[in-house]
Formats: sequence, structure tokens, C-alpha cells
Amino acid sequence: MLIKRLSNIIVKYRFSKEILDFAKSTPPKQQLNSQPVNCMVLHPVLYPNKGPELELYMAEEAIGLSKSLSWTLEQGPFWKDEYTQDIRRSQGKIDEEDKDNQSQEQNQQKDFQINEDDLGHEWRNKIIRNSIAKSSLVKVPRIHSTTFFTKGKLAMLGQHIQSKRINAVFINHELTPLQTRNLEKLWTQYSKGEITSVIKEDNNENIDNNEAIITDEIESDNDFEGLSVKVFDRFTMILQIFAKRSTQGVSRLQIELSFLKFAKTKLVRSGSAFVSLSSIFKGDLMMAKEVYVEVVSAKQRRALGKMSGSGESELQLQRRLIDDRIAKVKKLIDEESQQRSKIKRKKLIHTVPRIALIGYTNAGKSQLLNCILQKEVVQSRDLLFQTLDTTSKSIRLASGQKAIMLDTIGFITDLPHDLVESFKSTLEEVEDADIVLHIRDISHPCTEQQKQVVLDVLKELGFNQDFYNKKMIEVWNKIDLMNYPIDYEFIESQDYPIVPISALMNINIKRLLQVMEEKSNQIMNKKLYRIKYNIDQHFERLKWLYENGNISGVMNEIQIPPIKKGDPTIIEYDVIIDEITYNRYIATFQPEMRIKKNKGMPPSNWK
Ligand SMILES: Nc1nc2c(ncn2[C@@H]2O[C@H](COP(=O)(O)OP(=O)(O)OP(=O)(O)O)[C@@H](O)[C@H]2O)c(=O)[nH]1
Ligand SMILES: [Mg+2]
Repeated sequence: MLIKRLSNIIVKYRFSKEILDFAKSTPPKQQLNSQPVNCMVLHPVLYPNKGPELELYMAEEAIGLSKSLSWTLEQGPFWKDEYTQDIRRSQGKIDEEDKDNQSQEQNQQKDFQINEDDLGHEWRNKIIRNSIAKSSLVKVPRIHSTTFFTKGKLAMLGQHIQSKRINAVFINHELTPLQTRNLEKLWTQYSKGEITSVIKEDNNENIDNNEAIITDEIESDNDFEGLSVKVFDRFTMILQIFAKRSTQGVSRLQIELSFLKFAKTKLVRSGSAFVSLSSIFKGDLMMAKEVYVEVVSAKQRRALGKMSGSGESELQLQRRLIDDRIAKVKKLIDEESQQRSKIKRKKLIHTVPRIALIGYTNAGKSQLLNCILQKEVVQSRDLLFQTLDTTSKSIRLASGQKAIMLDTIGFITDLPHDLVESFKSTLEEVEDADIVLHIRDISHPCTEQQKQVVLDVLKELGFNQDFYNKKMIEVWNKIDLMNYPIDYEFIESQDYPIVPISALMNINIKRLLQVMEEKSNQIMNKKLYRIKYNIDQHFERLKWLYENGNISGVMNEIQIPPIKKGDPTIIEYDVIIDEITYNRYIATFQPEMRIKKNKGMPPSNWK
């Protein structure tokens, strides 16, 4: 009912041409082989599934992924509420929910207003976003081994692809190379009008009814041209985003490696499937480009009969080229890692605390860094995976003490296994951080699940519980969007600090800086030391302390005038400093104190 009304309103206001151009403010930049990408997102709801709320949210996230490539998005074929109702019914939830439906609908109607600002920015409106996500849900009770979907759905989706002139389909699940190729082949045939027959949706999802329509490999020279349809799964989609955004050392190389390993799996009998895959990535990945150029030129030479007689088949050639590149990238990763560990060893002793920002994608990490720096230094946009490389900036904590803040890549649910290494390499610096701020979007309906994903991924990356307990501050961001009060009792009862903030509205940031300072002083073993010397040494000693001790200032300063003529004036004050630096200070300016301390100890060369 609500969705029906919503659809009417949306259609009335915006969608007469039925294209959801989410990225209107930034015109679509990403084009594959110069064709604008018109993408449909499908989120398969399997059996058993994660429940309606989470599945819908995952569909939203899938749309967010395509959106972050600035593609034009086409609504899915299921622009109705039936699918979510089906899922709810299967979970026995529909009855209780039905009772509340009417009043909820009335409340939502009150909140739901489309105004001028929403036009072209539909994604910002929660209810529209939800409705679009619903249109992408596809019930898949059983995954078909060669085509992923069953016969009826394939046809229904094919017709939708044809009528909306869709040239990219993102299926939010991992697909086998065979499934991808078969789907591309079949839907390209629909797109070109080569299949027009209407096959009814088989409601009875019976295994016997779902025999494969394509059982063997199909050769396809599908290069995203004309009416051909490209199919992306979760792996290729995330790899594309990673490839487009990452620019630095090891993480970039890891992405090249993930691509090459994946490309190798594409080399099952078909040569052109690989060319088609690398044609998508060659604009962003160096190795994809190299292999692509060599394969295409070998093909041309072969066509002209100029190939030297090595007897190597096209498939063997591709395999060899990929293996060469895999070896090359692995060597580069080793070299780079050795270089990094040398630098790391040098960095071991430091007085400036390093603070890493981690958290689910879109939680507001970059926004917080900008807010602390009071300027926009890192891009913060409503896009998933906006930040892919670690950025480090120097900031000042509450008392003026310096710190380094690191902005990192966002976490995401079900990160494809083969991309974990790429992801891990971008998070290497988190290991060295003294404090880790876990930024959470506390206004998000799935905030608890997002927290769990972050904890699970941290565990998978080898960060143990001890790491979390010792170094973590939890930051509850976006409190400006919360429609329930903050539970301070809960906050107080936790073992780790929790600070509610709004990075966008600059709420409670000072408190966060204080908590960060307290935690960093504790972690870096900083204490209050009383410093005392003749006033004529003031300039030299204070300069040393500022340069070496990362002190924020001096406290409780007093000057003691000379008691008798000829005595110097003494200056005394407190500084907060770590033990190692304090000992270095003593060794530099008052070595006699150190000798006294060591009295009675065996000499250092004593064995
Ligand atoms: N209302 C509100 N919006 C916020 C707040 N903090 C961040 N945002 C918005 O949330 C969106 C995502 O913010 P980012 O800072 O890019 O998020 P991120 O965690 O860096 O995301 P990735 O780089 O993708 O991991 C942007 O549109 C921000 O303006 C907040 O406190 N309140
Ligand atoms: Mg970011």
C-alpha cells in the first residue's frame, strides 16, 4: 500500500522516464568501452536468508556500490512489495507486523516529503532509497549451477533488460565464471531482440522444472559494445571499485594480484572470456592492460598468419602471460613489504601518538578527520568506499599535544575472500596505531550488524581481542540523525570509552579530543613530571622538551627568586611526558641524576 502510494508520488515527481539517475549531480564518468553504463542491481534473497530487514539493507548497500562507480542505475523489475512480504511471511512475521502497518504508514507518510532538494539526490531520502532497494530483491530458493537463476526468472529479467536497454547487471553474490558467461550470453540475446518469446515465471521452484538452459560453455566476444550485456558479481564489482580508487604501493599491487588470480580462473576453455574481462579492467590496472595488449596483438598476428611456430595455443599463451605477471607482482609485493618493514623498525620509538580511524563504509570517518582539521582534506561523500588509501594528517589533541590521524578504507559485509588480502594491506598501518577510533553510524538501522562486521573482519585480519580492548575508543557518529535518546547508562557501563558525536554538525568533538588525549597518555605511558632548573637555561630546555617530548605546554609554573646574592632564579613547572623521553631529558641535561640512580648497579659491560 505504502509502496504503491510511494511509487505514484515518485513517478509523478521524477520518474516519467523511469531512470534512477542517482549520480545526477556528478554526471556518469565511468564508461566501459565508451558506452554509458546503464546498470540494474539484483540482490538475490536465498533460502535460508538473513531476514527482511538485513536483506533489504544489503540490497541498499549493493546499489550503493554501483552508485560509487557513478553508473546510471535502472530500477529492478520487482517494483512492488510482494517479495519482502513473501520473506516476512516465510518467517512468520507478517501477522504481527500487519497490525502495526496502518499506524506506521501514517507516521512514515508524515515524515516522507519529497522536496526540490531530493530531485536528483533520491538516495538521500530514506524511504525512496528503501523502495528502490526493494525493487532489486530477487527470490532465489535454489542457485542454478550454470545460470544462477532458474528458467522463468532468466526470461523475466531478460525482458526487463531488453525493455530498459540495460547493459550491465550487478548480481550481489559470487558467481562462477560459467554462470557469468552464460548470463551474459543469454541476456545479450534478449538485449539484441534475438529472444522474444515470453516464458512464464515458474512459481513452483521445483528442481525438475529448472534444468539448465545452457549447460556448456558459450564462446562470447562480449566487449560491452552495442547491445551486449555485461554481468558483474560481488567480486568483480568490489574489485572494480578498488582498482579505480586505490593508488598506493602494496594495496595497489594486491589488487593487481587479485585481478590476475581471478583472471586465471576465467581461463577455462574460453580464450575470449578473459579478453572481455581484462578489457573492463585495463583502464585501471597496469597488468590487465599489459596482458590484454599482448593477447590482442597475438590474436591479430595469428589471424594474419604471422605467428611463429611455437605451437602454443591461445589458452596456453594467456596462461603463460598471466603466470608471468603473477610472479612479477608477487616479487614487487615482497620488495615493497621489506622496504616497509625497514621503515617500520625505524619508526618504533615515537612520542607523537598515532590514531587510526576505522569503521564500516559511510560511517563518517573522513568527515570526522575534516571536522577535527576544520577543513576538507579528505573527500567525504555519500558513497561506499570513498576512501581507499590510508591518509595521515597531523592534528592537535585537547591540550594542544600533537597526534597523527590515519583515515582508512571502510569495512563491508561479506567481503569476497580473494579480496581480503588487498583489504588487509590497506589496513597495515592500523597495526602500528596507538589508539584506534571505531567510528559507527549510530543512526543506521543495522548499526549493530555493522559493528559485528568490523569486529569479525578485524579478527580475520589477525587483530586480537586484546588489541580492541586496549586501544579502542568507540565513536557513535551521526547523533544528529538519531530519533531516540542516547543511552548514557549503557555508555557508562562499558569497559571501553564510547563518545557520541556528530562530525557533520560539530557536536561533542572537544570531548572526543579529550578522551583521545587521556587514552593516548595512558597508552604511551605519559605521566606528570616536575621539571626544575636555573632560569638562564629556560630557552634551551623548553625548546628540547617541545621538540622531543611532544608536550602540549607547561603547567603550574613558579619562579623561585635567589635567596642570597649570586644565586640564580629557579624555574619549576609540570609537563606531561612519556618515561623514555623524560629519561633522555635527564641524560641530556642532568646526567649526574642518572649516575646517582645507577649507583650500586654493575657496570653495563659486566656479564
Ligand atoms: N547527518 C550526518 N551525516 C554525516 C555525519 N558524518 C558523516 N556524515 C555523512 O555521511 C556520508 C559518509 O561520510 P564519509 O566521511 O565519507 O564516510 P567514510 O566512513 O569516510 O566512508 P568510506 O570512505 O566510504 O569508508 C557523507 O555524506 C557525510 O556527509 C554526521 O555526523 N551526521
Ligand atoms: Mg572515507
